[in-house]
Parts: sequence; C-alpha cells; structure tokens
Amino acid sequence: MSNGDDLKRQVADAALGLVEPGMKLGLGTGSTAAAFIAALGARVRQGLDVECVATSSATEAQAKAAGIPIATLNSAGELDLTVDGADEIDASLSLIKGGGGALLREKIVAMASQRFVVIADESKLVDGLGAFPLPIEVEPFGAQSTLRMIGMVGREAGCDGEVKLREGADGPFRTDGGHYIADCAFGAIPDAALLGDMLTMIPGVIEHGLFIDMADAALIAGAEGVRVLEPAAET
Ligand SMILES: O=C(CO)[C@H](O)[C@H](O)COP(=O)(O)O
Repeated sequence: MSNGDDLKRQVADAALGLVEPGMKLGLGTGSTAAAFIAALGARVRQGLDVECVATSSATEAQAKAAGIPIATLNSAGELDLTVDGADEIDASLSLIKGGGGALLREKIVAMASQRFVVIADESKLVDGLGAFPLPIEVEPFGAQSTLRMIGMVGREAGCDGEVKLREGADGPFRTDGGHYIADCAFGAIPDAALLGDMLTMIPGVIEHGLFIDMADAALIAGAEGVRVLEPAAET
C-alpha cells in the first residue's frame, strides 16, 4: 500500500468515528471518499444500520457492491452527515472540488446535510485557492460561448488563465447529469466568494467547484496522524 493510500485509509477510519447507528449519510466521490465507503461497507456488513445517498454513479456502484443501502436524496430527505474529499482546502475551509466531475451532486448533497465533513491528506491544504484548475459544470448548449464568459468573469474577479473543456475518452467529458466540465487554470483566486457569485450569474454555468462556508470540519491525515480543522470563528 502506498503512503497516499495509507493516509486515505487513516482519514477514512477517523471519519467513520463520526458515524452513528441510524444516520442518513451523504457519500462523496473520489479516491479518498472511496476509502471511506470501503471502511463504512465493512461496518455495514457487521450490522451497522445507515441509509446513504451517493454523489455519483461511481460512488453508488461502489457502495452497493459493499452492501451499503442507497436511497435517493428525495426519499432520504435531510441528511445527518456527508463525508467527501476535496482538491484544495484553505485555512477557512473553503474548497475547490470537482476533480472527479461530480461537483454538482456533491454540492447538492452537502447542502442537504446537517454536517459536511471533508477528508483529505495534507497535500490538499493550501494558503490560497486556485493552483488546482477550478472545475465548473456547464450546459453543453453554447458551451464555447459560456467558456468565453467564464474567462471574462474570471478576469473581472482578478483571475486569468486558460478555460478549457475537460476531455473524456470519446469527446468532451460528461457528468452524471449529462453536462460538460470547464477546467479553469485561474491560478491564485483573490476573492473566491466574489468569483463564485459572478460565475453563478452566467446562464450556461450549472454550478462551480468553489465550496465556500460549507464545510463544518476537515479531517486531515499527515505524518503525525489525523488532525481536525474547523473554520475560524468570525471576529
Ligand atoms: O471533488 C471531487 C470529485 O468531484 C473529489 O472529492 C476530489 O476530486 C478529491 O478526489 P481525491 O480524493 O481522489 O483526491
């Protein structure tokens, strides 16, 4: 097992400590979330009773194969806890997500949860967001026009960099919802909240991968073990 895999397993086990019998859980997407799902599956097979909502078809398939009961978000209603990974995490627990192309469902599920906990290894911690290209889910109709608008809006918000469609095996990558993903190499994002608000106003933008003021805690695995980060209190 690589060191990275070991850190994912450690942080997944730590997140399992937050799960109580009878909970309704949101299950994230990506390799760190997959480690959590594997650990959760082992507990479910020992008799833990939970009901889960998946943020992607890949997560749903993994969870079902592990014996985890999967419900729709409509039938589950409000969730107790969502556990998900992230591509970048800053000190205020603002996130970039969407590296796996599941950001829309990840955001819907996180927003439907009383508690949203991010799990990652310490390589995901950053001083400022933006080194990881920001994923934005866009409507395929008129996508090139939407990409141009994203570039313009980015420059107005102090970000500049290439905006390009993510490629899949056979043409543009498609999300579970049938949309495209624009990856935006903005570099440093001076004001993530402003950029997020401006992106939301573009009609072809379905959702962006900035998760601001959403995470209640981050569990971070490193050489010293797993530590818990919480958003700094407002002063
Ligand atoms: O946002 C995501 C998927 O859309 C993932 O949580 C993010 O890409 C992190 O993935 P990994 O744990 O594999 O590094």
